[in-house]
Amino acid sequence: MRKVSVIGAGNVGATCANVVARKNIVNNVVLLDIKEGVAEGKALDMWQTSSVDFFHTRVHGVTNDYEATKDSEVVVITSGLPRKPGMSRDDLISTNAKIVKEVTENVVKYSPNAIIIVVSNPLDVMAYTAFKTAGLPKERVIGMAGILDSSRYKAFLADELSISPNCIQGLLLGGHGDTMVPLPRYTSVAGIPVQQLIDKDRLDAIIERTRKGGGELVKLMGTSAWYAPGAAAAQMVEAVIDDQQCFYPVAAYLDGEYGLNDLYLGVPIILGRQGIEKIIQIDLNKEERDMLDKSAESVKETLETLKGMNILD
Ligand SMILES: NC(=O)C1=CN([C@@H]2O[C@H](COP(=O)(O)OP(=O)(O)OC[C@H]3O[C@@H](n4cnc5c(N)ncnc54)[C@H](O)[C@@H]3O)[C@@H](O)[C@H]2O)C=CC1
Ligand SMILES: O=C([O-])CC(=O)C(=O)O
Repeated sequence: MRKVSVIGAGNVGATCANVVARKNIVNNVVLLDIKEGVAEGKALDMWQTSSVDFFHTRVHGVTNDYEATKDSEVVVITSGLPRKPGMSRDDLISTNAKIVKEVTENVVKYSPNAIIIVVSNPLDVMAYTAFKTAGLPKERVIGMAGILDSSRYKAFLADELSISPNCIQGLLLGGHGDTMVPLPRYTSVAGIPVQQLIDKDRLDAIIERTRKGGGELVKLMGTSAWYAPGAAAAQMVEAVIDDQQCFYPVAAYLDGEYGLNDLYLGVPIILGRQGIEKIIQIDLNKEERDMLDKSAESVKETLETLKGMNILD
């Protein structure tokens, strides 16, 4: 019986569970939350769409019962506060670090062989929190951000060119924050470099909008996004369950790659059954390298805040 669990049955967690169930790739999806009844209710509601949407993955909801998550192949952690207008992702650190630590301890207790996908913010530092807490190999604790950020990038490029986002290949590096590094040199439409199709000024504006893409939605909705984040996390689940061996941008623990150590940062990787099968190191010019270093500095600052909280052993 193949099982995926999603911890946190809020906007992102419920969306992720729903998308995973509809992909029909596992027997069971378990949705867990601390709020009594919420996960049970959402899971039941989802299961009641199975005959409409033609899937058979059984969706179960539980309140804080980690036994139900036992032997999950993949666990997605979405528990924690989302930001409100006026807040940065980093403002969530003190509340979410404690939640992610406690949740990770419970997850590994029941699913010591799982691949863990972290979604909670501030993403790069919450992935680090889960990694240090879980005690699993670095390949098995992965942060979700790059797929979401590049899907926003592609959506904006698609609007600019009046084409489908599906014709676009685009890559981003760096932390999941306003210093993220979209890479026009590694962006193309059916193989045509994007710089041949969009003027520099327009491309710069799209890159800036991508960097602030999460904040744009927080301003509109009063809380953060969930459809694209939930779908992006579900895509990572599918890549692991199906052993896809495909390229994705994710937040990975860096141990010398890109000349950086002991932090999570967005890089391209090959994703498969073992989690991160390989980190891909691409060539960067000076401007791109400077932007990556600036982004790494920003993540390191937040990491220092985390370390100062003394919640990691
Ligand atoms: N990495 C990314 O790209 C993205 C990250 N996020 C982050 O994901 C997180 C969740 O966002 P939303 O789903 O919108 O928030 P939400 O408030 O809708 O849901 C969070 C859920 O976590 C639950 N929770 C809190 N503590 C828990 C615990 N100890 N155990 C189990 N469940 C617990 C809450 O009861 C709530 O149902 C936030 O930190 C948000 O910033 C959101 C979008 C994108
Ligand atoms: O903006 C937020 O707080 C949530 C998030 O990470 C995103 O949507 O990119």
